[in-house]
Amino acid sequence: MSLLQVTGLVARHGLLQAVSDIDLSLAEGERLALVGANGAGKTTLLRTLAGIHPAAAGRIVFEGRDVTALPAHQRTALGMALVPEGRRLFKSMSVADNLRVALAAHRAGPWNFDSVLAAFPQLVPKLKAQAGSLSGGQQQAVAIGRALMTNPRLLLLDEVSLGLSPVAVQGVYDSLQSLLATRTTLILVEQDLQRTFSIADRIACLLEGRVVASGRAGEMTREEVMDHYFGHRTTAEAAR
Ligand SMILES: Nc1ncnc2c1ncn2[C@@H]1O[C@H](COP(=O)(O)OP(=O)(O)OP(=O)(O)O)[C@@H](O)[C@H]1O
Repeated sequence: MSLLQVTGLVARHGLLQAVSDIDLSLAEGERLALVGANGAGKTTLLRTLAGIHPAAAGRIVFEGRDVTALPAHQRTALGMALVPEGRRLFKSMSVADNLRVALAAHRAGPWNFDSVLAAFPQLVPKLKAQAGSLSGGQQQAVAIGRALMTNPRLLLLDEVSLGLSPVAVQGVYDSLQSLLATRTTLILVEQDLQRTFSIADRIACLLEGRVVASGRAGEMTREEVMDHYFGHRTTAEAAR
């Protein structure tokens, strides 16, 4: 059975259909990357999966249970966690309190305050600091740590490198290694294609809210993905 099964998912911003008729299936332990230009609908799709944005049509089934109508906090309690674009920390609260907030949705599993700090040791000397005073890379580590504290079975990572220096991005991905080693099921949005290919098992290319191509990472070339990224190939061409 798939861990996540998405059928005919539609999400709108007012009159704009940002996510159109998306079908996705994800097995336990798989890592899917969503690739597409700005505005392709990646963030809206992740937010809809997490229950932060409403689905206008379609179904989201997680571990065999239809979660389409469930609010975000109930999806988190079931094991779906989003690391949102822009991190969305409680900036005036301490780092420790930002992490502890996630305990409200805590599920049994390997991640707790100590194991998160072991994965992100750069946060240890910052535990009492206000989250807003941290560097971008450190804030990203808090955002990922907060999601891990819920012991997710499905982690949705939205552009964790956005706005960070190359050194900070490397730091975040170094810290993510312990997560990647656990084979946590992932849906990842990442602009850096090299990184995407090195992490993902499967890639889905989004264009104007639709999946226009998808395949195993080892069977798609960067050129193919770039063509879909810019809409140079149609789905019919890709199938030939
Ligand atoms: N809050 C909003 N209100 C109105 N339109 C929105 C809103 N958020 C996104 N959109 C529109 O929905 C479409 C999809 O945007 P979305 O942010 O999901 O794409 P994206 O692929 O994640 O892009 P980016 O890489 O820029 O984050 C775009 O046309 C965008 O302008």
